[in-house]
Amino acid sequence: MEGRTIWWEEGGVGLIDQTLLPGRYEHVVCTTVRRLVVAIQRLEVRGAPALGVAGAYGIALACSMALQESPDTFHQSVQQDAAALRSARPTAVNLAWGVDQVLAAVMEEDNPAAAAHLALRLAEALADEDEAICRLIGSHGAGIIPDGATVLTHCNAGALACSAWGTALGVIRSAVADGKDVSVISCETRPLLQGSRLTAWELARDAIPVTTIIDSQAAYLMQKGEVDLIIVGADRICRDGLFNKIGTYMHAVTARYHQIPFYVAAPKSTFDPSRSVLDVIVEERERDEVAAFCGVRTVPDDVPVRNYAFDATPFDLVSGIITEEGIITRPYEHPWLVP
Ligand SMILES: CSC[C@@H](O)[C@@H](O)C(=O)COP(=O)(O)O
Repeated sequence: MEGRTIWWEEGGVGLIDQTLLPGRYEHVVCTTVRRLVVAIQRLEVRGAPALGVAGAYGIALACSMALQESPDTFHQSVQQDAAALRSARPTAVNLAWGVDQVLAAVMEEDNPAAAAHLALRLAEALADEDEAICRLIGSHGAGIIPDGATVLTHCNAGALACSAWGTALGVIRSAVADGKDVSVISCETRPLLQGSRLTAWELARDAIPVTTIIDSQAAYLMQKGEVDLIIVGADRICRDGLFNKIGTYMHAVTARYHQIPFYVAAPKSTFDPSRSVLDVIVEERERDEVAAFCGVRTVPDDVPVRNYAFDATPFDLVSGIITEEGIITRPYEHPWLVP
């Protein structure tokens, strides 16, 4: 996929509106922090590393807005915006990480104009670094994919979930760039369909063979021997397991039963060893994402709905975590996993 998922442009933070894909490819420019928070909550921009970049650019935007106000309230105003950005989505740790990377430097610079300049420079560097990290993840992971393999993935851990290239899809892209023949099964990823709308769109644009299935078909394809390997991304890697899009745990359990390798691809910024999976706030989203389909009611009004956006997979089910520094494997005692 050409270009970046999220960028800075005169007047605000530019992004591809991912809610419109694959039907429409449109850019949005968020000129206020409030609008950027809405974009994050609506999943116009989404995916853990892209949220990290959004958090960083969000602080640059907060600084540029605060500069128009009084210099006396600059730092206070940026801190308030930082709190709003940080809490826009609670589970992907990269969002708060991206905010904090830039905020810390802004708070140490007394001069508002210099702080705003610094914030933008740091956010741009973080976006560049994210792409470089994804390419490293890709080159470390490409070796695990055998030539001719069929790889199953869930949700979208591609270029659209990062600055560019992707984590799980970055590994697949790197294997293809190495000359391997790889085909992908993209689980549709109910209820917001990141797999069928985004992963399939990205891979088709790159001419990487991709087939979409409903999530509940994955186990049957594994039973039939049609899946060689699973690679997914992550939203937060705790000291005892990891969060990724709801449905990931189901694939990991099924993969273990069928003895299929199950890998996770993620950068260091997704690691949060300070927490156990039990301590993480798991985002619960609106009822209507599940209870309506294309405007048609699919659940009786008096029946409650649970709509967790993520689930936790214990390390016991994970064959390895592919990072920018190599692949972490059992017994998962790597320094990045120690509190
Ligand atoms: C490289 S992105 C990894 C994860 O962020 C991805 O798999 C995922 O779960 C995204 O969820 P989303 O709700 O679309 O932000």
